[in-house]
Amino acid sequence: MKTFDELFSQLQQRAHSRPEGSATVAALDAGIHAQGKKVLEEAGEVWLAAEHESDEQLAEEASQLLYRLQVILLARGLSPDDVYRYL
Ligand SMILES: N=c1c2ncn([C@@H]3O[C@H](COP(=O)(O)OP(=O)(O)OP(=O)(O)O)[C@@H](O)[C@H]3O)c2ncn1[C@@H]1O[C@H](COP(=O)(O)O)[C@@H](O)[C@H]1O
Repeated sequence: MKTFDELFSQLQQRAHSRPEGSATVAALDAGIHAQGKKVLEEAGEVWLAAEHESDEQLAEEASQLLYRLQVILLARGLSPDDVYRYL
């Protein structure tokens, strides 16, 4: 288990060291357009899970949306702190 900030630090390290097999490296290499589609896809899955699925499935879909949001922030050179100042 990890916090939002811990996950973001891990993704920054992946972007820096580019280990083979990293989902994050692949997602970053796919570009902003593909990353945006993933954000939308996962947001839709959160909606469907909230309306029709179990609490566990909703939590899992939410984790994937948070991951995809982190990837797109990282790709644009932003960090969670850039978001927190609006919360
Ligand atoms: N939390 C996640 C995470 N959530 C989702 N995903 C990716 O999203 C995929 C699931 O998304 P989809 O439902 O769209 O499935 P898919 O379309 O079959 O997958 P893709 O073809 O798009 O990869 C997973 O297979 C992962 O590739 C994640 N990939 C990585 N992380 C975490 O990110 C960190 C770094 O991971 P690596 O970059 O892989 O080392 C680790 O802590 C991981 O646990």
